Amino acid sequence: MIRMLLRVLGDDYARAMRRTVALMTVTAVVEGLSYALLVPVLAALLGDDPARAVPWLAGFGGAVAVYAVLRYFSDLSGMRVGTTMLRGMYYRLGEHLARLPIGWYDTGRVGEVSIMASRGLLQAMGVSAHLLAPFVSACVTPLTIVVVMTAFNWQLGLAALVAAPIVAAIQAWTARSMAATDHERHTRDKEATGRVIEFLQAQPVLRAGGRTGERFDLLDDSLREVQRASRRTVLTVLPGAVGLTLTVQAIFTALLVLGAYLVIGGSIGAAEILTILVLAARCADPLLSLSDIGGKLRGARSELDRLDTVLRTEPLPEPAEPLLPAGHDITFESVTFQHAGRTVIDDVTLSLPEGQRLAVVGPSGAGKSTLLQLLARFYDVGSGSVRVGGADVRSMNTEELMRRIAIVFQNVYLFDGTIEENVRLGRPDATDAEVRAAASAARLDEVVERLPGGWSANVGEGGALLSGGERQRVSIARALLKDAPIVLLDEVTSALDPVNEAAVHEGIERLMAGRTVVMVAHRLRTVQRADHIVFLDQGRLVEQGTHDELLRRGGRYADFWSIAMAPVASE
Ligand SMILES: Nc1ncnc2c1ncn2[C@@H]1O[C@H](COP(=O)(O)OP(=O)(O)OP(=O)(O)O)[C@@H](O)[C@H]1O
Repeated sequence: MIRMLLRVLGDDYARAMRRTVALMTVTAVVEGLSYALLVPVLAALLGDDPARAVPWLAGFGGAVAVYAVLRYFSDLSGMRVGTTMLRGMYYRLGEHLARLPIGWYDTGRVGEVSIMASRGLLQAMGVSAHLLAPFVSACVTPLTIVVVMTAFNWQLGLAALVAAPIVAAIQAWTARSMAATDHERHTRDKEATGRVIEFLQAQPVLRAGGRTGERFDLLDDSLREVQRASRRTVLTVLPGAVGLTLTVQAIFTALLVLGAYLVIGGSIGAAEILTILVLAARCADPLLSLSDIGGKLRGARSELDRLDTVLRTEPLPEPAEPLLPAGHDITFESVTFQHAGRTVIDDVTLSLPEGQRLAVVGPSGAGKSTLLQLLARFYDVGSGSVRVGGADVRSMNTEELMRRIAIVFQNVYLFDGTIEENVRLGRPDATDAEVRAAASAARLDEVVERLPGGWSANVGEGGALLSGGERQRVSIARALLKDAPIVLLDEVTSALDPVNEAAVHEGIERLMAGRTVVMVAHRLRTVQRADHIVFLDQGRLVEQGTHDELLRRGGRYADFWSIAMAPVASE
């Protein structure tokens, strides 16, 4: 458990953690020894000369005082290490999540990461703050007492020692049976969290469907499953907890019987046996608390396991000796890529000279967005290569690649801050004047004028206080500010009203000027003016050329064009 904790934490915290465990162990030994001093105290009190108990009593008082001081510092150290580790882990997890390939963020991850970042981390890091000290004490204090007990009477000491393997076996057995149910409980938890998020996000759809008062069946089912899984976990732990109580009581009874036998046999005095039994009773409490602490530790361990799995997930490999691209021309060479075992890009070869515009068209699901994502290295290709300026994107430093690419997606995510802060994400070190210039080039100033707080108005979570077109303008301003030589546009002007479309179009034109552009587009005007057009169908590149060439060919693109023109003609 400690080893796993240290691995998850990394080397930075290992020393502090080891020091804390050492301090806790010393504290537990002193606690055991202070109890052991009760033996001579009681022996003297029950013997012929009770006054002989005074120095032992003083020793006992001193030991308790030392224990109290040590306990204070070990608890403090546990708390400190716990809170420092929690902060460190948030950073470590955040940095790692930011480096994981976009492909890792499939369905179910939202729920998993939400649980991990909130409850999981708290539970895992709470080990050192709240669980480690009681756990070390519950194991080390009884062992110290038993060693002292053995020094007084080896038969009774050995009898007490029998408890150790039995208690350990019960703990191990409970841990094993709990691991399976805990995995199921976690899966259900993750699903339920995902459903809660889905329920919140789906409010407009649910209301549009007239389901205002009704319950959301999928969420209800999910919560019922969580309840069932939790009940199963409790039932699994119960035999272990009862078993532990029975074992501790049985051992205590056995000691009592053995003690009585030894007294009757005359090999030990009644006063001694009484004091030893008092000590044995002192062992019982920490041992019994093991079942409770053990349960919590197992829960924390499961969280650590999950954290460890995420932290061990490899980001896309970075090259040992990164290459720099010579220019910004783009080449796809026999690129094949699969999503969940299904080929979505199939042997695509194309090239785009620097400064030109490529339009990718094709039916829904043809793989257009995936092509853009492979260029930005959101995923690595299955086979073939994607090159920028002659350098394979896999042989480039990811930061270097991303510095050269600005992306505008159809769905724009804005952070809950001001418009200015959201635009600045494009280039955090830009001056205020540069941010304002990018914003007005994207015709964002019109939006800002309308907002009550102007530039300092908050856009709400996800940009909820702006319309789709207004959000799009922020995203274009970000890309303009970034001023990258390659621009990727993914269906940017779909689903915009005419006013917003005109504004966005103007921004896009500014963004594309003088840059290498790859765009997924449905709008005819944009496609028509591209230098090169590729038509994708089921991941295969079925046609390519200029607009005029493809129309003359009378193939798939010509069909697409005539269908796209139809509504315009009928207006
Ligand atoms: N994360 C994913 N996991 C599994 N399959 C995926 C994933 N993302 C996309 N796909 C599948 O890959 C195929 C290509 O998707 P892509 O989004 O590239 O198509 P597209 O041509 O851009 O479609 P559209 O025009 O509808 O946006 C689709 O069949 C889609 O279902």
